[in-house]
Amino acid sequence: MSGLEPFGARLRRAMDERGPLCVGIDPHASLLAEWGLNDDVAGLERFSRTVVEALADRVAVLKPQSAFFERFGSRGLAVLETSVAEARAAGALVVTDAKRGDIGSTMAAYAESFLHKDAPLFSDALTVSPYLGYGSLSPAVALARESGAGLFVLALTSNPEGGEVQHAVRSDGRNVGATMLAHLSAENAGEEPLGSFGAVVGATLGDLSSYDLDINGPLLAPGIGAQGATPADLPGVFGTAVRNVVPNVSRGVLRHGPDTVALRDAAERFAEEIRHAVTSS
Ligand SMILES: O=C(O)c1cc(=O)[nH]c(=O)n1[C@@H]1O[C@H](COP(=O)(O)O)[C@@H](O)[C@H]1O
Repeated sequence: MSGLEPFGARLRRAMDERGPLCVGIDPHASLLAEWGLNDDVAGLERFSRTVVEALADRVAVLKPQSAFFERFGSRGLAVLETSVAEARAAGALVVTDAKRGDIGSTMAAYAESFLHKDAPLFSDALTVSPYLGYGSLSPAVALARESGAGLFVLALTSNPEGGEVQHAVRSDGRNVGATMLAHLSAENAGEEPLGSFGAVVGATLGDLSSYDLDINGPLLAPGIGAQGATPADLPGVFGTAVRNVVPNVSRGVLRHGPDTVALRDAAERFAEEIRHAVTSS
């Protein structure tokens, strides 16, 4: 299978050209209502299309959250499929946020669903959970390498409950989250300009200087906006690794819809604040 240029290289270029902001496509029922849309497939489709039309030609990354599409069954998945394809066609990289993770043989099927270049839901990258053991993700790593896609592996998540798993200390004295970062560092070794295997690290987590965030791969940082973190927090959380951070904002941008100009302005305000925070750090 001849693949695309590796995700890490494509992402680095997109971040350089467009800035690093990732906007989530999270069609919450409450947002559909705020936008004057029905909580049905037509509302979902209108919402998703509006975000793609407003932002896919200007932000580096769009991240549709699969749960909000799966909620509507097969017709919701069809909307996800169209949204992924249209966003990619308009120039955004698409990270499908499905947080998949299973035993290796089943993980191979999840990988086929999102990371095979001919799959209807092919995405530039996929969020995955390593909590069945990092090695269970091997089929996804292998297929991503083949097709030029990437992964974002949950390492230190933005939610307060994550610590009970991710901060647990192993027999070697290292905690679980740090272990995931070390696996990713090994995955990305020697890759230039950036590896394709990223970590999810919440922007809400405060000082992370006790972790080695220098994984030579992207750090997807959700938590800005609705969860309380701000762009100004990024340098304090990520230190020198801030140059590899892809900050995600979902509701913080989406609540400005359905007006296209208002959505663009909101994304631009976050992008500007991020630029300022990163360059002055
Ligand atoms: O993988 C993710 O994207 C993710 C990981 C994490 O630790 N925390 C987190 O909030 N997310 C996702 O990022 C988005 C955050 O949305 P807002 O809080 O509305 O900006 C949601 O789609 C979450 O599922």
